[in-house]
Amino acid sequence: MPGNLYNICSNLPATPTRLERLLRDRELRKYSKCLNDCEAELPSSTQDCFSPDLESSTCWFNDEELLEPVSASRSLNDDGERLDFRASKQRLLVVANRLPVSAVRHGEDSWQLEMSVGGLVTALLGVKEFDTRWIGWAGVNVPDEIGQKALAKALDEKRCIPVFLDEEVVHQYYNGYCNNILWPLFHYIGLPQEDRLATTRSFQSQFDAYKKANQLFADVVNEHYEEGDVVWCHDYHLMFLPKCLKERNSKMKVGWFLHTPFPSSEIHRMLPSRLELLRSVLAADLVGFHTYDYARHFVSACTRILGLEGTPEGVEDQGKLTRIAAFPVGIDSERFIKALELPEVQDHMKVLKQRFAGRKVMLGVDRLDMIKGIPQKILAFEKFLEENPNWRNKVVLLQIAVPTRTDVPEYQKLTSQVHEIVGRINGRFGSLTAVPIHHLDRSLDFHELCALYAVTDVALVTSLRDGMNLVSYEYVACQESKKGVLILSEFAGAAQSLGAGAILVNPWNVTEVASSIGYALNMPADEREKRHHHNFKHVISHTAQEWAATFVSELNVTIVEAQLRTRQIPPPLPIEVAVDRYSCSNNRLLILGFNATLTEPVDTLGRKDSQINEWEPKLRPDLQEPLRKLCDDPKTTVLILSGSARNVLDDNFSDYNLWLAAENGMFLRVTTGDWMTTMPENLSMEWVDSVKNVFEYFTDRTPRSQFEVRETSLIWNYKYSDVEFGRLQARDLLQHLWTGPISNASLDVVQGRRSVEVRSVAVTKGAAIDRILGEIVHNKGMKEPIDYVLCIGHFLTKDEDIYTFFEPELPSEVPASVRPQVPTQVRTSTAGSRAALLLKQNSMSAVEQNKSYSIDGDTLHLMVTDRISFQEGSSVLDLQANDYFSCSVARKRSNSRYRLQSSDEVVTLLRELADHR
Ligand SMILES: O=P(O)(O)OC[C@H]1O[C@H](O[C@H]2O[C@H](CO)[C@@H](O)[C@H](O)[C@H]2O)[C@H](O)[C@@H](O)[C@@H]1O
Ligand SMILES: O=c1ccn([C@@H]2O[C@H](COP(=O)(O)OP(=O)(O)O)[C@@H](O)[C@H]2O)c(=O)[nH]1
Repeated sequence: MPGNLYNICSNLPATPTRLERLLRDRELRKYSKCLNDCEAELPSSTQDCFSPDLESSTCWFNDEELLEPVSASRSLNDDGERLDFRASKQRLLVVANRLPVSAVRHGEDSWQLEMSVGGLVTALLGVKEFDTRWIGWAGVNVPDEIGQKALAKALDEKRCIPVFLDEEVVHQYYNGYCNNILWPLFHYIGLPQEDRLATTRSFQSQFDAYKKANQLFADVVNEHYEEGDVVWCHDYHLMFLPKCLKERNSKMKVGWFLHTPFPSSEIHRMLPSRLELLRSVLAADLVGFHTYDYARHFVSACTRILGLEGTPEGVEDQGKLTRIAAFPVGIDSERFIKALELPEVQDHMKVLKQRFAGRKVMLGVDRLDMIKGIPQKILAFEKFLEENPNWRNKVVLLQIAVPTRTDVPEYQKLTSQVHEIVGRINGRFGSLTAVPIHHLDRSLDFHELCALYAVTDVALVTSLRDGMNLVSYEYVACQESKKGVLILSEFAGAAQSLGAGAILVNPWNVTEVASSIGYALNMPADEREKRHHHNFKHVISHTAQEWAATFVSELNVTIVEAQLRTRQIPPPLPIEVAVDRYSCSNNRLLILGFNATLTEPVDTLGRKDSQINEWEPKLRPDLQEPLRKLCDDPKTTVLILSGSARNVLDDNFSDYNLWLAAENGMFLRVTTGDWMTTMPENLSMEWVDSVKNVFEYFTDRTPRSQFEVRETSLIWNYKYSDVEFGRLQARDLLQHLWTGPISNASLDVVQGRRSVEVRSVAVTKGAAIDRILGEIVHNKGMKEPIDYVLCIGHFLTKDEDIYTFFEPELPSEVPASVRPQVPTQVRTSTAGSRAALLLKQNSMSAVEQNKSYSIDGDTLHLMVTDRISFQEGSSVLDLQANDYFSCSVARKRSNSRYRLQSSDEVVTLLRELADHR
C-alpha cells in the first residue's frame, strides 16, 4: 500500500507560487485588454453586437451598457501563441440579492424593467470580461405562474435570472434580518434596542426566513450551474449561500464578497447567529472585502469566535483553507468620463450653471440611509453658515437623498428627521428667493447625475460607516475639468484609497466638518489640482472591471492551490476496511493517543468561558463503554500512549484492563501492575530549572495559561487564553528559549498548536515504542505475533515517528530525506525496530532473557536497551501492509497513512471495533 501523497509530492518539479500564478494572470489580462482595445477600432461588422432594449425612461444604461454578451477576448498561451478566448470565455454567475434591474408589472404577462440603484449594481455592471449571468430577486412579488414565466423571459434578454421570493419571506428576510439586523450591526449601529426590541423577539423567525431565502437562491444557482462556472455571491444578504452551494456540490468554485464593512469581532459577537453565519461564509473558497481592515476583522472573528486558525492567507479549519483578502471595488470610470461629452449631459450642465450662477455649489448624493450621516452633514453645513455669515448667500448644498428600504420603520423615521432639519435650516437662513439647502427625495437619471458631479465645487460625503462609497469615485471621475474638492468621511472604505487627495473628516465631529467646508470653499486652485490629480489617477486605474477580474483570477488560483494542498492531507480512514481487517486478525495492538484523541475537542469554542474544572483532560464519556469492551477482548491489547503525566492517565484509565505509557512513553504500566520507566540511560535533565523559570514568567503574564512540570518535559499551554495574546506570548517565549541561556542544551523545543513543550532530544513516542512493545509481549506472554496495528492520535510532528516504526514498507520513490526517522541513538540502543518486525515467534523467550529491572524509590526501572537479541527469523510482529492503520486525528498535515477529522470520529471507529470481536 502506498504511503500518503505528502511524501510523493516532494518529488514533483517546483510548482509556481500563488503570486506567480496571479502575476501571470494579470499579464494575460493586460494583453487581452490591449487586443480588445485595438479591436474596438476595427469596423463594427467584425465585432459582436448586442442590443437589448431597456424601455425604462429612468434607466441609466443605454443598450450596450447592460450585461454584455460574450465578446472577443484574446490572450497568449505559454508558448506565446495567440489564443482566441471567444469560445472559452469563463462563465460567471453573479448572485446578489438585487438584480441590476427592478421589474414593474404592466399586465398579466407584461413587464417593464428599470435600473436598480446602489453601489453594488454600479460596480457589477462594470464587469465585462466574463460570460456573465446575474441571479437575484427582481424586487417584486410575483405569485402567479404566468407572471413568473413572463418576467423570467423578459429578464433572460438581459442575461438575468430571477429568484422568486414571496412577500412574507421578503418581509422577514430582507426588511427584517438583512436591513434591520445585519445592516445596522455591520455599520456599528448595533442591534435593535427599546422600540426595536420587538424585532429582537422575532429574531429567530427572521433568521429562519434568511436561511430559507438563501436556500432559494441556491436552488436557482444549482439549476443554472454548469461545470467550471465561477459562482460569485455578493453581500450580507447571502452569507448562508456558500454553505448551501458547497453542501450540494463541493467542487463548485464559490467566492463571496461583502460590500459593507465587516465590523470588529467585538461587534459581530453580539449577533445571536454569529457562529452559523461565519461558518457558512467559510464554506466559500475565497472571501473578499473592500479593505484590509474589514478582512482583518473577519479573520479575527473566526479566530476569536470560532476558535479557528487565522493565517496570513486566510482561515484554516480542519485542513481546509478559506482564502481571505481585500479587493477594493472601483467604478467604470470611462463611462462617466465619456458621458460628460454627451449633448444631454452638456445641456443639464448649462441649466445647472445658470441656475446657481454666482454661488458655490456643494453636493451630497446618498441613499437615504442612517449610515450615510445625512443629518450630521446638514448640521455641519448649518454650523458653517452660522459661523461664516459672509457665505450665507454665496453657497448652496444640493442633497440628493434616494429613498431606500422604505418598508423598514427606521428608514421612515430618518426621512422625517431629515425633512425636519432641512426645513428648520432653510427657514433660518433662506430668503424669499433662495434657500441654502436643496433637498431631493428621489433618484436622478444618469445624465443628470453626471452633470451635477461635473458642475459642483465640493462633494460632501459624511458616511458614519460605508463599505466603500462609490459616489466619491464618481465625483472624482467627473471633475477632470473643474477640479472640485472632495470632503470624505474617514469611516468610508473609500478613505483608504482617496484619503490622500480628499479632506478627511470625522462626521461625528460637526465642528471639524464645518471648518473643512470652509477650507474646501477657499482652497487655492493649485492645491485643488494636486489633490484632484492624485485621486483621478486612482479612480481611472482601479476600475470595476479590474476589481472583478482580480477577484475571479484569485478565486481560480485559490482553487488550484487548494487542490495542491489537498494532496498533502492523508485520506480519511476507511473505517469499514479497518474494522474488517480487525475482525480477521488474531492478535491486535491498538495504540491510542489521549489528548484530543480520546477527550472532547477543546479548541473550538468557548475557550474564554471554560471553567477551571474543565481544564483537566478527561476521557469522553461516550468512549467508556467501547473502550472497556476492547480492553476485555483477549485478542486485543490496548495501549494509551500520551504526553500526559502518570497521574493524569491513572485518573482516567485505572479501571480499564490496558497499558499506559505516560510522558511520551518514558513511563509504562499495565493497569494491574506498577509504573516502570523506559527512559534511555544518560537522559540529561539539567536544563529543567532554567526552562522552568522562563515558563513561570510567561504563565504569570498570560491569563489562563498553564504550565506543567513533568519528569521528562516541561509544557506551557495557552489553549484557554486569548488566542491572539497567547500566540504573541508564545512567539516571545520561543524567541527567548532559542536565543537564551539554554540555547545550546541538548533538548527539543516543540511547538504545539497552543503550547510550547521542552523535552530532552531522546524523548519521542517513536523512540519509546520498541521498548514498550518488548515489555508488552513479554508481560502478556504472547504466543502469536501481532498481526494488526491501529495507531491513532493527535500527535505532534516530532512524535509522528511512531507511525514509521510500524510501517511495513515505505514506498521506494520517497526520498530518504523526507522519510520520518526514528532517532539513531534509540534504534541502536535497542533491538532495532525494523529487526523486531522480522523476528519470529520462537524468540519470545529471548526477550525475557534480555530484560532486567531495578528499583529507584517507588519507580521500577525497566532496562531493555541493547539487551533484546531476537534470533534471526523470529518476530513479535507479523504485519501485512493492509493490517496496519496509522491515523492522525484533527491534524491538517501528517505522515500518517490516514486521518480522522476529530475525536468524534474516533468514537465512531472504536464503537465499530468494539462490536466486532
Ligand atoms: O439594494 P438596497 O437594499 O436598496 O441597497 C443598495 C445597496 O446598498 C449597499 O451598497 C454597498 O455596496 C457598494 C459597492 O460595493 C459600496 O460602495 C457601499 O459602501 C455599500 O453600502 C449594499 O451593500 C448593497 O447590497 C445594496 O444593493
Ligand atoms: O439617483 C441616484 C443617485 C445615486 N445612484 C448611484 O448609487 C450608487 C451609490 O453607491 P455607493 O457606493 O455610494 O453607496 P450605496 O448606496 O451602495 O450604499 C452610486 O453608484 C450612484 O451613482 C443612483 O443610481 N441614482
